[in-house]
Amino acid sequence: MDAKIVENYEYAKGLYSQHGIDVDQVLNKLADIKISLHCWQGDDVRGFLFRDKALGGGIAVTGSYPGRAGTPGELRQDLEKALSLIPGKHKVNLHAIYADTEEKVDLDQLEPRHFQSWVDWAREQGLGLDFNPTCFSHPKAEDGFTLSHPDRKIRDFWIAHGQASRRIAEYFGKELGQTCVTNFWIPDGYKDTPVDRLSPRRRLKEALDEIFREAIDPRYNIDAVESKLFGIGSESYVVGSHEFYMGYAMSAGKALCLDAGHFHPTEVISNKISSVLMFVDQLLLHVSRPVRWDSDHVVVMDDELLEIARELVRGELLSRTHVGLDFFDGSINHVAAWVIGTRNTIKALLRAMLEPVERLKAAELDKDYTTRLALTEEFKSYPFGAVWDYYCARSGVPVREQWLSEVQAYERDVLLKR
Ligand SMILES: C[C@H](O)[C@H](O)[C@@H](O)C(=O)CO
Ligand SMILES: [Mn+2]
Repeated sequence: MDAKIVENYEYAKGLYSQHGIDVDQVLNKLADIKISLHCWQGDDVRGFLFRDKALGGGIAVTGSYPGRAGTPGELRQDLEKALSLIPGKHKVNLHAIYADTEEKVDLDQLEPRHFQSWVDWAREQGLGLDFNPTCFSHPKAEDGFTLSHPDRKIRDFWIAHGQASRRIAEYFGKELGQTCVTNFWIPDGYKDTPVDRLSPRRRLKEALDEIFREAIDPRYNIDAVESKLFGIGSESYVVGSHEFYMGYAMSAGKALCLDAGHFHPTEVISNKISSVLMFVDQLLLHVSRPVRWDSDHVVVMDDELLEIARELVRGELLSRTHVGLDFFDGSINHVAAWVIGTRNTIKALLRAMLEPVERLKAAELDKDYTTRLALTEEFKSYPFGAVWDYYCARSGVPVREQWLSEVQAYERDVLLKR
């Protein structure tokens, strides 16, 4: 390792240790945290099952940066590249439309074998897999309703898809020896103010109950439910609102998914984590970045990211929280987007772990808000960057922006030749 990196690390370690922070221990803890990288950043949420179908569900990708993955093999190659530039061992999050099969199979007929290549690859790479049923970009979702659809036949199709998804997830968990988190995001909603808000919610609850009827060992799969305030075309009403899923997760024993972009513009998920985890056992985060709306920009080191990380660290809530990413930016290199967003998320956790939490809590309890503010502010310029550089070097991944030239070479040699 570069001597300067070690020297800087030792200097930083000395400063942190004056506040009782054991930096070596922090890095060991950090190495245990798995981030779930969402496969859909790699191809602008297109998937492989219905390639001619436009992106639906009220979400949108803008930008036409060249080189996006067009086959499962390309997507895996790109993920490998990204993962080689990110410290730690992580998970990959698949949507059902990313099945790797030559068969013409619809969503309600999907089986674990349609994902065998993903499982083999994940095992080879030492990765875990997470999963999502895909309730959008499909002819049976075109009128904006799936699991809450008034037509029983359409509902049954989506229920069968949900059930199939859980069996696939169970297979992932069994085969890979890591629990799969299956996240249910249902885009159903109305563009304009509905007359009847209640009936779709009743139908959605009943449909979810049917999907979850089959008991699955939580060692293999746990289910999460994700709310949303609005989408494109569902501006006035989303069936699966925050209150709906908070209630559902609590009463049905499911994990709750908080997506950073799914609330009012001034509402932040960092302030929800401690409340939610009082009443649900497990949390799934979709770390994202809303810019004026649920725009799914690449995660940057902003105040909210840091505050999310602090909540998890200060409350010792990481063991009950699954950290997933959810952004899709088609205007920049797709591999770079993963690298930037994931490195930032890990770096934010590191920064949060390098704070004198006990001292700050004690100051707060003593009503010594001056010390609380002074220390919080001073720690913003403590040399966490030196610790991060050392962690990257020790993990065998590029230090600082050195990863960028690797992505640029990959773009030239691989992505632009597609
Ligand atoms: C593709 C994902 O399932 C999707 O982004 C969902 O999680 C969401 O956040 C929709 O806005
Ligand atoms: Mn999400």
